[in-house]
Amino acid sequence: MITMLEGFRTIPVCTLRSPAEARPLGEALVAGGLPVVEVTLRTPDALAGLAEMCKVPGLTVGAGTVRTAQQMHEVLEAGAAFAVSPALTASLADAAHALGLPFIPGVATPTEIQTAVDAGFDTVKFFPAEASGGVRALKALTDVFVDVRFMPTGGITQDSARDYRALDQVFAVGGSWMLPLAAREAEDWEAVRLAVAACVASAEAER
Ligand SMILES: O=C(O)C(=O)C[C@H](O)[C@H](O)COP(=O)(O)O
Repeated sequence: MITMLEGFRTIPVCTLRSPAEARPLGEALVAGGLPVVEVTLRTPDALAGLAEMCKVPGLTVGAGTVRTAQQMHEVLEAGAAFAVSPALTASLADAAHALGLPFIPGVATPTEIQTAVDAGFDTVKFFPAEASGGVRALKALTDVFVDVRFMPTGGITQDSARDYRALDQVFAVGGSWMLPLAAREAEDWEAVRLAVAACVASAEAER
């Protein structure tokens, strides 16, 4: 398990609109009570945005959508504390081990989970969670892979997050629902903070 993520029940996944958005968005996450984020490498200036996010005091910043060994190096250089991928390849596994960067590989099938375990990873991202069968599929997988911890991501909402987290082996769910785009476009950081706080309150209510 990736110790720095212990205790987080939700991992916000963020595709930054621009590097300028990173600081206020990161501050809204901290102020809302969820000081962790996975910044996706889906935009041309994502690395610059990731580096900006890393400047936010108290925020644990990881990189998402890491698809190559080169990117694994780049995100570490930019300051990422962990990396997440949509898929697992031998070169990603080797790079993560060589760099000592905590890494959560993406999986969707039994073979992919076993491959991740064989490669030395006990924590995986079930992706794309909803499209891959949702809670029902993940329950069947956790029944078999009893020693694996899961972070389902992809299409999850505040409501469905509860059902995923009810599975013992789900340590956190990933998603973007607590970072509403309309508020971000309006640069209404207080609205973002409130959405983050609502997400935290919803997870707390499950305990
Ligand atoms: O880019 C990646 O590596 C991802 O992790 C894709 C994620 O599924 C979304 O970024 C978050 O999912 P939504 O909550 O459906 O928006």
